[in-house]
Amino acid sequence: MSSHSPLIYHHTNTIRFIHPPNFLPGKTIETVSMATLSNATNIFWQDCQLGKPERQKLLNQKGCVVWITGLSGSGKSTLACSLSSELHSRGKLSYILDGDNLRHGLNKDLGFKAEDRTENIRRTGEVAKLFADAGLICVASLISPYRRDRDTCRAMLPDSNFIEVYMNMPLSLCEARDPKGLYKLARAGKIKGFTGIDDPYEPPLNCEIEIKEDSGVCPTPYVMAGKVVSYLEEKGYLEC
Ligand SMILES: Nc1ncnc2c1ncn2[C@@H]1O[C@H](COP(=O)(O)OS(=O)(=O)O)[C@@H](OP(=O)(O)O)[C@H]1O
Ligand SMILES: Nc1ncnc2c1ncn2[C@@H]1O[C@H](COP(=O)(O)OP(=O)(O)O)[C@@H](O)[C@H]1O
Repeated sequence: MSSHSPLIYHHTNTIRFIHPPNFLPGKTIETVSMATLSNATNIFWQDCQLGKPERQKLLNQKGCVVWITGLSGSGKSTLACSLSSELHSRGKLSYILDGDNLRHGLNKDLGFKAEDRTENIRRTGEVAKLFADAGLICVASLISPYRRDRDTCRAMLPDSNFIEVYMNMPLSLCEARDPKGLYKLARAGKIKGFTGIDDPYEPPLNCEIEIKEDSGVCPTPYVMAGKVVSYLEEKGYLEC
């Protein structure tokens, strides 16, 4: 077997595999449940000489994923747009994966029950990983309520290229904003399983960035974006 072939074999209820692009000789990764197993056999990783380093050099930035999580109405999309604009003005290429928008296409077959949300996050994580591999700063903005699902996405990325941003806004603020009227419907029992009302949200335990109110005041979109940009700058993502 060549060093570029994925080595996949079953091991009780988990698989072990050696798989590019994080490939290191002898590196073995334990993965999660059977649900993540591929149904396809006889598949091989196809490599190309032109890789992420060359694309990053071209763009003078480092590909990564900025993953924004929080309740509906917490300001995820607002931050994503503001961040993307700020990066654009600095000549940095980003792309937003917004939960609401993805549910109009790629994830249109998914609802809001737990396994659908998990699949929604898994697919988005895979797409985000591709964008990061393309050299872009991928901004994913989804409620992503379950810690384990977010951690699974983090584990998909090499090094520490997953930057988790927690929109730590009180439910009362999100509910008062209610731009789509969904909290009102959820309180009236017209939407079942609404995050924060009758469906859980698990806050991150170790996120890279937390956005929260300061003395009861929410930072402006510009300030929120500035916090993320400063982080990216400090960690060297905005140069190559
Ligand atoms: N039951 C329920 N719970 C939460 N949210 C709901 C629900 N039904 C519809 N919506 C709308 O869907 C948007 C969230 O989609 P996501 O893909 O980000 O959700 S998740 O990550 O899979 O939990 C969310 O958008 P945001 O308000 O931007 O978060 C809502 O507009
Ligand atoms: N920093 C902020 N300051 C004031 N209003 C905000 C801020 N962030 C978001 N909003 C407002 O709150 C509402 C919800 O924001 P949105 O970005 O759509 O949240 P989410 O994507 O998490 O559902 C919108 O009406 C938006 O204009």
